[in-house]
Amino acid sequence: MGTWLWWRPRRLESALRGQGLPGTRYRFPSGDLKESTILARESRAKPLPLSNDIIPRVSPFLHRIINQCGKSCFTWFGPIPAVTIMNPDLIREILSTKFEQFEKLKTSPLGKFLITGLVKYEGEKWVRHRRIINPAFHAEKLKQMLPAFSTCCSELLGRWEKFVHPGGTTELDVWPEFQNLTGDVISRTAFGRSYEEGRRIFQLQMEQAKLLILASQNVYIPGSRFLPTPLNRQRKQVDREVRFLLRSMIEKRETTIKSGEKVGDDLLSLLIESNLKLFKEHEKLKNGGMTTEEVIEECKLFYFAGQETTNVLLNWTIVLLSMNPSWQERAREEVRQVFGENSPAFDGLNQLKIVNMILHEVLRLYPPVISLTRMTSNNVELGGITYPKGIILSLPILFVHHDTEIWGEDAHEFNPERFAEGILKATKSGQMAFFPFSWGPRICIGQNFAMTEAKLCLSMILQSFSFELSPSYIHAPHTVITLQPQHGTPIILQGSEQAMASSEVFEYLSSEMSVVTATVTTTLVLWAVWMGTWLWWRPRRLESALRGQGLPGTRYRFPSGDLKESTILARESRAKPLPLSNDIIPRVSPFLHRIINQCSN
Ligand code: HEM
Repeated sequence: MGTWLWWRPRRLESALRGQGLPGTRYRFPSGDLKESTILARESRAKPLPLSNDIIPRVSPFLHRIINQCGKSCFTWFGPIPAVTIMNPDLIREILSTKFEQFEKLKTSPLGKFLITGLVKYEGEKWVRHRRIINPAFHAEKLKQMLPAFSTCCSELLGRWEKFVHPGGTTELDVWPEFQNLTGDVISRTAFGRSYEEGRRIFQLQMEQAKLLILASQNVYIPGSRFLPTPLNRQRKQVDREVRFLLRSMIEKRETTIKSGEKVGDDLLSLLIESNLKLFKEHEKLKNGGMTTEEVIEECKLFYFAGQETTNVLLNWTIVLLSMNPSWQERAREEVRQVFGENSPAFDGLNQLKIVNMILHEVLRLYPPVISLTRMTSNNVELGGITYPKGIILSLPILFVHHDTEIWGEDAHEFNPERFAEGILKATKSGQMAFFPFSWGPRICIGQNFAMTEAKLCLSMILQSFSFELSPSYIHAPHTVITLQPQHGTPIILQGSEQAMASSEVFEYLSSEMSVVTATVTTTLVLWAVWMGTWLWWRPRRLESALRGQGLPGTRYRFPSGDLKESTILARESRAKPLPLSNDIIPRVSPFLHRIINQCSN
């Protein structure tokens, strides 16, 4: 322990400082953990203004250190130094050309309940698993999965339509909505006909994540996971049920495939087929394919890796399109041009240029995974510095994506136009610096899956609704593994009639008059529609929501509510002075005084 917590950190610190790398001083025994936890807690208590300059809130400690020490610096992850690498060329070296010289960080024993499989393996095992899983994510397989994506999105929109009265609006928190959608998508695409069991696994995995978050709020004591505490028992029970469900599905599927019967195009069947093929090719080799237990781990990983990340992408897309209504309109226009009112088809999704630019810009400003970490497995030379074995290299996607030297002074602005000529030309510096899905051989295997899902879902939403942020929305991005909205994402959803009104009115008018007149008239019509919603439907909806819960009050009077009556009463009471008494409320606030008297009787 003395070596691990005292001598080793000292030796590594002097090796780094000796090469001119600045950083925080090692504090025995937990490094920068205490300070970074305090800063994170403080920043979580304060929401942000509606701005994309989110780093000081999301990653306050690293933000402070980079400001003090510069972009190349080191901090302490417990007794291990973590060097921040912000140079995109060096990041590419780490993730691509020299990727074999780095290891993934070991997951804590508790984390293994959730994060296992491909994402954690190294060396030969990783190569074998990646080879088996890859075919399941090929473009033609994704095309076959599109109906499953569509079914899930249609169910979501069907539910939303029930909330919104025709031509009206409703307030809705899209965060849990997208959480269910992306869970459903994985359940359907991964397990096809066994979708219901898939759904159950999704629920259990969510429960497992909650239990792990609960456990992580206490200091982890090695071996404590074996103690028979209620939390440990619950965690093991959930894990047993997940494994049981997966094992029985896998065994049934293997039997069907071996008997030559046709199985669906879901991820599980594709994975088992690919696995059995490899087993046949390497019959004599012991480690030809994956064992049932390994297939179980990969299925669990699909939920973890594929659900929360895509949920986050959809969530911030809705936030940014609400903050930038002109881009929302441009995207809707494009979707209508490509698909009209029809259900989006796979080939059409590839024609969506504006939507693609928007999703890239969302992934740049709000990358679901904000940072990648690697560990040096030996001494490695990078950019003129030799990093000793056992150092963490932190590749902060969020910081690189917001770097003004790379993206220009408008780095924090939402400007999808920067991606108009592709990812390579998006930066001011001409450097390739966009890597929300990582780079190199270990790039996200589900990248196209996620982008297809996001494009399809966004297209279907735009076809049916328009949206804006609710007044109750609080801008508070924070990380719980992924970059999430701390207080959810309530939006005001407007039904399709109004969503379509703008473009239909514009189309009709521009055929009748000049574009300028059409634009002005469209704006006026839209303004009238908006005013109608704001002054008529919204007050009615809110009034019935309050009365429905037994709250008494005055009736809404169009358009100014109680303003007229309260002004008259105020004027009348001001005309009359009071006797020398402290009973001043009837004079100071005559309207509220009257209403409180009426409604409490
Ligand atoms: C917007 C959505 C997504 C984002 C931003 C994302 C991001 C990433 C990133 C950054 C990595 C690299 C992690 C590392 O090397 O430390 C990764 C790996 C991975 N992702 Fe995704 N991901 C997304 C969606 C998905 C989906 C939908 C799936 C599967 C259904 C998936 C499955 C995986 C797997 C299996 C790996 C490990 C690959 C390997 O190590 O070979 N991801 N993802």
